[in-house]
Amino acid sequence: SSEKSLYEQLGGKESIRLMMDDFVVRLKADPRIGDQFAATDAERLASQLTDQVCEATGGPCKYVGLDMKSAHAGMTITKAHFNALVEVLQTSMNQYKVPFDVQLEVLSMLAPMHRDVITVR
Ligand code: HEM
Repeated sequence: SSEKSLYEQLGGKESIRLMMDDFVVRLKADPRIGDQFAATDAERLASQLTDQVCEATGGPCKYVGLDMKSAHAGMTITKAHFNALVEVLQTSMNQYKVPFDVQLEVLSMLAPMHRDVITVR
């Protein structure tokens, strides 16, 4: 395994931000979940996601947004929606040439959040 933090393997904050910008554009355009992001301020969500990923991967950031349960409460989010979002994230990570092993580490970090994000079971 690498000595580098996951944050460093993602290329640092600027790289994460570029990827999150791409991710939010793709989320809005996705036929499965795009409607749920229709009213979302893309710039703000990308910024929140960047801080969240940066902090969670060991970077020098502090995510100050809502916890995942509060952020998604009141939305209709199914397992299929969650899986669709993960697929879109994989597309963005491929676009930015994130190595597959690093992608798997990011995904395994996000996977447990399904408990707080999925509202319809
Ligand atoms: C691991 C999966 C997910 C993570 C890490 C995540 C993360 C986040 C974060 C950080 C925010 C911003 C909270 C804030 O502004 O304080 C947010 C908001 C939101 N999320 Fe998620 N999310 C996930 C899954 C989903 C899914 C599956 C959907 C629906 C398909 C979804 C829909 C939304 C929407 C609509 C917002 C509100 C954006 C706005 O302010 O307009 N999220 N999410």
